[in-house]
Amino acid sequence: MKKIAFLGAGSMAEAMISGFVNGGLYQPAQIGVTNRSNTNRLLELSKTYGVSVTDHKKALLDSADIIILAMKPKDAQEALLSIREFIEERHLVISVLAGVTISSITTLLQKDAAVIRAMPNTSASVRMSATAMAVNSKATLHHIQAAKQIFETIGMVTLVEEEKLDAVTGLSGSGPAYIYYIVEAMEQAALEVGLEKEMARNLILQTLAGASEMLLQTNKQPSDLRREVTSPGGTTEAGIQALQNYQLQEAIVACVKSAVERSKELRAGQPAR
Ligand SMILES: NC(=O)C1=CN([C@@H]2O[C@H](COP(=O)(O)OP(=O)(O)OC[C@H]3O[C@@H](n4cnc5c(N)ncnc54)[C@H](O)[C@@H]3O)[C@@H](O)[C@H]2O)C=CC1
Ligand SMILES: O=C(O)[C@@H]1CCC=N1
Repeated sequence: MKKIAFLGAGSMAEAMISGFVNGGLYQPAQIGVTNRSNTNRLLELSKTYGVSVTDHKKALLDSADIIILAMKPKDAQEALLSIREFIEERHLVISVLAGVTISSITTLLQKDAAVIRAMPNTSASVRMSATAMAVNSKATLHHIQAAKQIFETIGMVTLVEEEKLDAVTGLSGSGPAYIYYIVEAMEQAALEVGLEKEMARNLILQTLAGASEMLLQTNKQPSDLRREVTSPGGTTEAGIQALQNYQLQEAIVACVKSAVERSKELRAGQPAR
């Protein structure tokens, strides 16, 4: 069984670790984690998931077959320079960094390494990530299958051309946050119309899960499903009208486009807007 080394121990690394360990395909002993300097965070991950943690990058990489880059894009340069002398022919490097291209990774590593650039999302934690990945010419069929297996453990995965990954990042990489934002708004609305918080939350979450299942199971278009809810002159029509007045669809298109642009900016190392 392959061993996986995480460089970076933040939200995305934890979501993947949680999905791997709880999915049962990887034993905690197969997973090693390091970060920049936060020892408490490493101990927390070790305690929660049983993974091995270290601040010794060479030892971590020596024992690993697959290296997952999971630091912020702005920290990629420092991180890659700190590991380049430990990268060997047998290593497969998987990056989940938004915006950072495969060629910039191999350039910084100064190695013709097998690199797979992936964009998962934090639903990896419950093994429901939507992941897209792109590969370089050094990645063999064996590497691609290994990466596919990794991401299938934590959800679904699709192979794309690398140039599509900024779009994927803006859509499904950041996507969970958009949905959470809508849930926050629905919770606020529930309070304002006099519903008790806990009960409202249960109603909202079941509504969300039910709508998602309807989309998956019926194969109908979202617009058709929406029409089925919308009785002429009824409550839904009144609600949707308010959303149209606030131009929600346009707002969501702008939201995704803005995230896609930011992904491109991250590549150029531009600071936060
Ligand atoms: N959070 C998300 O929903 C998603 C994040 N990503 C990508 O995952 C990456 C990590 O994001 P988060 O986990 O949210 O960030 P985070 O800020 O929670 O974690 C970053 C981690 O990288 C570590 N780090 C920094 N410099 C390092 C170095 N030189 N060597 C080793 N570790 C180092 C930090 O100590 C920290 O543990 C980003 O590149 C992001 O674009 C991708 C998909 C979704
Ligand atoms: O916000 C970000 O930059 C990362 C990439 C996709 C989701 N979170």
